[in-house]
Amino acid sequence: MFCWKSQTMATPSRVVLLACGSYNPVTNMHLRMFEIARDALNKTGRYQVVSGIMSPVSDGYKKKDLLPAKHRCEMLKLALKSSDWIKMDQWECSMSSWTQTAQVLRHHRQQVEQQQQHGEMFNHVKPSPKRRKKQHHNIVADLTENQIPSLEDTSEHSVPSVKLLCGADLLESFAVPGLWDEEDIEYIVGSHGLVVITRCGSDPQKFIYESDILTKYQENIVIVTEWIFNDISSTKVRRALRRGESVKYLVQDSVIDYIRKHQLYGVPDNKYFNNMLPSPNQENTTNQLDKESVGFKGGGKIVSEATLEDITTNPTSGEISVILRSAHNNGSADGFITRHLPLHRMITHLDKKGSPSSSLNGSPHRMEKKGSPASTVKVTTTFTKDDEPQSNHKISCISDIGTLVRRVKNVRVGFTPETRV
Ligand SMILES: Nc1ncnc2c1ncn2[C@@H]1O[C@H](COP(=O)(O)OP(=O)(O)OP(=O)(O)O)[C@@H](O)[C@H]1O
Ligand SMILES: NC(=O)c1ccc[n+]([C@@H]2O[C@H](COP(=O)(O)O)[C@@H](O)[C@H]2O)c1
Repeated sequence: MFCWKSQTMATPSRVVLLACGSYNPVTNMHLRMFEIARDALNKTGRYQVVSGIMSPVSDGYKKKDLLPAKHRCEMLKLALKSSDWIKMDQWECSMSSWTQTAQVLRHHRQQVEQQQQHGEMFNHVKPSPKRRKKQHHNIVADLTENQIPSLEDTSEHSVPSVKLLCGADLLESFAVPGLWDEEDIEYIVGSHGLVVITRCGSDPQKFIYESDILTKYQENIVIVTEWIFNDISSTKVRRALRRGESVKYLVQDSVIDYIRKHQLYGVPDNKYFNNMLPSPNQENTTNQLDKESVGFKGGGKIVSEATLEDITTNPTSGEISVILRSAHNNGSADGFITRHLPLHRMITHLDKKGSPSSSLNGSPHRMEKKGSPASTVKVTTTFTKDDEPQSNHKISCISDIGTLVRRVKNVRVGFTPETRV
C-alpha cells in the first residue's frame, strides 16, 4: 500500500532565476521569460522558483546604441512594478566596466547565501499555511508516486541555487569565437545551471548536442519551449521608436511614457511626440486640459501643433483614427501620424455637451451608415461650438482630442469599415 512517510521524499530545490541583459529597453518578452520559466520549472516538481532577478549590463559593455544605465534602470523599475517576485539588481550596472556573466552569477550566489544565513526568506510572497498546503498538492499532482515531497520538508533551510535565465540566442552565442571564456561556460553550466527559453530560429537541443561541454552538463540545462512565439527584441522596439511607430503592447505603458518623456531612442524631438496621448492609466499631467472643460473622461494630450488631415472611424471596432500631419519633422517617412482613440470617449464628449448642431461638412452618408449609432456620428458636430474655427485645419496648442475636434471644421468623418493605419 502507498504510504507517504515511507517514500523517498524528493523535495523540490529552490531556485533564483537571474537574467543578464542590456534591457535597452526592457520589453514584455524579457518579463514573460520569467513567467514562462517559473511555470516550467515548478511543473517539473524538481524545482521551486522563489525569486527572479534582472541584472542590467553596465555602461562599460559598449554595445551599439546602449543607453546609459540610469535610463535602462528607470525603465526596468517601472516595468517591474507589475511583478511581485521579480526585482532588478543594480550591482552589475553600477560597475564602470563590464562584468562577465560568470562573475555576476558568482556575486548573486554569494548574496543568496548571505541572505539565507541572515534568515531572509526567498519567498517574496510567503504563502499562508492553507496556500502552502494547496501548493504542495499542486506539486504532488505533477509528480510520480515515489517523488512525492513531504509536507514537513519544505526545503526552506536549503540555499536556493542561482540559475541563469536566457533566450536561446544567448546560449548560441557561446559558440561565437572570443565572446565567452571556456571556463566561464563550464562554471555557468556546471555550477549554476541554465534555463533557456526557445526563440524563433534557434535550436538549443541541437546546439547542446554539438557542444561537448554543454552535453557534459546537460542535466543542468532546462530548455523551455515557448509555444506562444513572441520574437520581440529590444532592437526591434528601438527601430520602431526611431521610425515613429507604435510600440504599445510590446513594452509596458509606463516604459513608453518614460521613453517619450525623455525622448529616448531617437523618438523624434518635436512637440508632437512629447505630447502624445498618455496611456489610459497615466495620471493627469499639468499640461492636460481640465477634463470637465473638454467634456470627456480621460482627456489626453495629443499634439502641440499639427494639421488635421482626416478622421476616420471604424464602427465595428468603435475606434476613431485621427490622422495628423505634424508641423515638425516627426521622423516618419511621409510626415503623417495616425492616432486611434476609442469612440466611446467621443460619445461621452457629446453627451456632456448637449445636442449637436450637425454643421459638419464632409461625408454625406455618415449619419445613415447602417450599424453606426447616430449619436456616434453627431459627436463631431461640436467642432463649431466654441473657439474660432481654424483655417486650413491648422491646430495650435492642442492639448487633447476634445479641443482638436472642437477647433477644426470641415473635417471629413466617414464611417468606412477601413481603419487607416
Ligand atoms: N523574444 C525573446 N525570446 C526569448 N528570449 C529573449 C527574447 N528577447 C530577449 N530575450 C533574452 O533576454 C535576455 C536579455 O537580453 P537583451 O536585453 O540583450 O535582449 P534583446 O531584446 O535580444 O536585446 P537587443 O535586441 O538589444 O540585442 C537574453 O537572454 C535574450 O536571449
Ligand atoms: N563572456 C560573457 O560573460 C558574455 C559574453 C556576451 C554577453 N554576455 C552577457 O549577455 C547579456 C546579453 O548580451 P547581448 O545583449 O550582447 O546579447 C549581457 O548581460 C552580457 O553581459 C556575457
